[in-house]
Amino acid sequence: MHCTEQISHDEYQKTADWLMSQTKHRPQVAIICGSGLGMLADTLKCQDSFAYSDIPGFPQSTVQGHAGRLVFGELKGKTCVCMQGRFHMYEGHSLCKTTFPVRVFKLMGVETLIVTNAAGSLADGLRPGDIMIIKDHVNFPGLVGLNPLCGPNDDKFGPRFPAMSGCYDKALCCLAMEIAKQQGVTSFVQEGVYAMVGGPNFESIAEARLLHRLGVDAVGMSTAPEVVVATHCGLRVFGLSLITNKVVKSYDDPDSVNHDGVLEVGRLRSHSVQQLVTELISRIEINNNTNNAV
Ligand SMILES: O=P(O)(O)O[C@H]1O[C@H](CO)[C@@H](O)[C@H]1O
Ligand code: HPA
Repeated sequence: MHCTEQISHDEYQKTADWLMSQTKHRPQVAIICGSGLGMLADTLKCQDSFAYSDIPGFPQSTVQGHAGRLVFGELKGKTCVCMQGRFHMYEGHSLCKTTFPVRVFKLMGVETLIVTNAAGSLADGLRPGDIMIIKDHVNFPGLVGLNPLCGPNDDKFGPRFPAMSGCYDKALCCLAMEIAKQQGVTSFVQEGVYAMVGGPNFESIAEARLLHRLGVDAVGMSTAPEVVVATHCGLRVFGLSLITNKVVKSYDDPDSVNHDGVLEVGRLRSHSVQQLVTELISRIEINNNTNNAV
């Protein structure tokens, strides 16, 4: 399923054209909200909002905590588009469907993508409620060929063999750390490596131990495909994980993770995540690249 579905350039363009006919906003920054982080859209002014079910070509959100709405608006002098709800491979979407909006955003003229997610921590120094700025990822599905770029390459978006060595923009990571310092929140903001697993089950203890030994700091079931597609088409990417739970690594630990707990931590930390992202957006430099025809 994952490698066979192909979406033509025209289909991405059709969705981009439809959205541009429905809103006057021309977004420079796109934000993908992770589980329980949909409130990131609340800060946008002069909103135009669309249910995914009304947008031609858009998949539907099926996961609790992902509202399924695309919100356009202004934030601190920047025009933004915010996905209140992302698509996951485990929902049954093909990988090109899970990443469909990213290419649509590129065609609309977006230059920077901010990805957020809820994740479980493997690193001992990362606690629930911490914010991890993603410095790199391990795309486990991608390593075994479950990659949204599989299939014929669309040269209009990017090259056949894109590099991923700089996929999380270093300057934006530094800027976020600087903002965390200025906001006095460095006690719960740090950098780390995110790993994507397929889900939908949470990790077994043996899997958690394996990920830990491999040097993974936090684990989730999303983000990497979006970042791969964004990097392929030349978007600048910033990512953050909200640590919502510790991944159980000991057979003696009676703790057990569940999705309601994940969403609850999102609610508790929403203000801090919002403040960090808002300030980052206000300080992002935009090239005003009007070439949105790719
Ligand atoms: O990655 P996001 O969408 O934030 O969601 C995370 O939270 C859900 C599990 O609670 C999974 O979907 C996992 O990937
Ligand atoms: O512990 C986790 N594992 C995988 N995905 C997750 N999303 C939130 N927490 C987790």
